[in-house]
Amino acid sequence: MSSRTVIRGGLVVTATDELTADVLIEDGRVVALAAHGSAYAEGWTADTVIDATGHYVIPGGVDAHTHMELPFGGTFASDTFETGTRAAAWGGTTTIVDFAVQSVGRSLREGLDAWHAKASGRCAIDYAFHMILSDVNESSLKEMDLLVSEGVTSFKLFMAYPGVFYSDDGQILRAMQRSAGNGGLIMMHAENGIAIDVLVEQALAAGRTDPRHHGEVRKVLLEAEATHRAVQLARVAGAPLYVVHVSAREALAELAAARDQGLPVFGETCPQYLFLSTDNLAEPDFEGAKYVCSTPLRPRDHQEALWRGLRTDDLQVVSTDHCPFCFQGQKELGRGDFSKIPNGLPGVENRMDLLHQAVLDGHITRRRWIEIACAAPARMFGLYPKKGTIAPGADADIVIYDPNARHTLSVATQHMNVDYSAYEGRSVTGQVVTVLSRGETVIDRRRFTGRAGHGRFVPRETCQHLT
Ligand SMILES: NC(=O)NCCC(=O)O
Ligand SMILES: [Zn+2]
Ligand SMILES: [Zn+2]
Repeated sequence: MSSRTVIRGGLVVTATDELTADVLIEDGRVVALAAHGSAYAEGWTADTVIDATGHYVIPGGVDAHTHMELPFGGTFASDTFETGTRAAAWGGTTTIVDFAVQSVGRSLREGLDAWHAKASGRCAIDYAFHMILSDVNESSLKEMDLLVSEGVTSFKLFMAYPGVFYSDDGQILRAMQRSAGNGGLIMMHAENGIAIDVLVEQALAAGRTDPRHHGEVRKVLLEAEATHRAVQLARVAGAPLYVVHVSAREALAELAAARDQGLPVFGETCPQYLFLSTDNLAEPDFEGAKYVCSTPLRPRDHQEALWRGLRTDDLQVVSTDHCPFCFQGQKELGRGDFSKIPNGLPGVENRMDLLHQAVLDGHITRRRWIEIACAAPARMFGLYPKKGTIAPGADADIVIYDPNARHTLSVATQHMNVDYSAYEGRSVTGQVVTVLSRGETVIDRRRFTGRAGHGRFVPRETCQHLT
């Protein structure tokens, strides 16, 4: 039996338009938009009518960088696909793209199957996968083609973490050459991990063991150098490049220079680099461990450059790199040795609100908010216009958002499975009220009504930013 829902009277905001409009949804898809009050919209009948008066009606967020249950530093990211996708829905995100991991000595197939098994039947919202390449060799290169044909169309490589995920320049070049041929997009963790490991060893030998030294050894210059190298390798391979979690002004300058030359080079930053800084890493009593992630938080004066990059389109996407570890028992693994603190921050629930606050603070426009959090990640990773916009034919992944609700981010009220908030006590204006995922209500006026297993795996096209 077909089901119809109408959302009436809200301000529909997409990356390109703002209009007080009604939205008609049938069987999980948007079928029409029409000016609110028009005879056409008034004529729509529906099983469910949602009154969005005074609220925004926006596309569900697309978070293109999450790590549910990631094995890292001898432990696992504390959100499962069930808890993490539920928290994402609470925060107005309706699609995540998580990272399946190839272990060293194993095939891509094995890694991807393991991630499918973790996620299948557990997600509250739709999900897709990138593939982390930890062992680039003849057989994993061939497997890349197969994955692209299965809708896993992007591959993360690491210039950091020697001995774990690291690839050398030769492996990177080979993977880029392969992606140039098969349409896959290489995502780069751009930090010079070999040089960083020397500085880590020297810091620890000198007794510099506190969390703040994590930021000091992972130098801006080593992010910029790796970014530059990644761009040059991509040029040699004739491949597009997407640099993840850009944190340093100097790394952004490398991307901007490449883009000025017309190269297909793209960049992502994350809320932690826009709202947090080395001041947090320096918090006393080991509290700084809560803010250990890589690339690391930077001095506050990098933030304005990142905001500018988001305005000028030198950065296209804001994702969370959601990779939570509890302070108790997980971050604590690195007491007395910052290099043993598991890397990563929680944030999948906070991204849409923090970026809306950035609209109010004048950093970005309302439509740019939707562009960087919904439309651009969907285009970049082959999900558009199914995801990332509100238009006829799109999945009805829709958020009713109250732009005036003021609330405080806190561990006491969040839904992520982690024992702290990176934004504890921060007041933001703007809050999710209701969330639809393919037309099904998963958050209903701030009550969770979704279910584990509603979320489906979404096979992706190749990058649409290039077409
Ligand atoms: N970013 C981070 O600190 N942890 C997750 C792994 C990665 O993205 O490098
Ligand atoms: Zn990374
Ligand atoms: Zn990550």
